[in-house]
Amino acid sequence: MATTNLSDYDKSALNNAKDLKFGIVVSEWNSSITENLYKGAITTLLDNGALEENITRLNVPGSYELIFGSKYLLKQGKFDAIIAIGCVIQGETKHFDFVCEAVSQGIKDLNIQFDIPTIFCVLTDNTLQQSIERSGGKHGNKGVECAVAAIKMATLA
Ligand SMILES: Nc1c(NC[C@H](O)[C@H](O)[C@H](O)CO)[nH]c(=O)[nH]c1=O
Ligand SMILES: CC(=O)[C@@H](O)COP(=O)(O)O
Repeated sequence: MATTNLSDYDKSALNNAKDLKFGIVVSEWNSSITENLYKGAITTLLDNGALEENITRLNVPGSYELIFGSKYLLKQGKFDAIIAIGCVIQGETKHFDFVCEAVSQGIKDLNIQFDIPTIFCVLTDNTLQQSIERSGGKHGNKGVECAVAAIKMATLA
């Protein structure tokens, strides 16, 4: 079943994020999409009590570099959750498959290697239109979904 609405969540079920620190790694590839994902994420974090001074942004060239960028922040040991934001869109070749596989496996590995959660906020779409629809369009904003996941994972106990 296709994505319904990525922006829907129950705010009453979330802990307040006022004491939490977040790192957000943002890919510069498809920046028109990743900037909208970032806006969705930071708006949701702030709406749930996070303080602007407790949110650190790090830009990386592409989604493949989200792994290294997330590890760079994780090793600082000062964040409660990391959100890795990217948008990979199918081109003419198999490169899409390799980038998507590498990023999903790499971020999975970070969640094993570190005790701080890294949230997979990466669109892996067939077309730009699909990405538009999932970054503030008819299917909502994956950045919202992932900010909610970050708050939940940062307050698991
Ligand atoms: N085609 C897309 C890329 N490709 C670039 C890679 O992510 C990487 O930066 C490069 O291979 C150098 O290591 N990245 C995206 O985020 N989205 C794409 O659609
Ligand atoms: C995901 C990619 O790397 C892809 O967009 C690059 O396009 P192409 O496969 O046409 O080289």
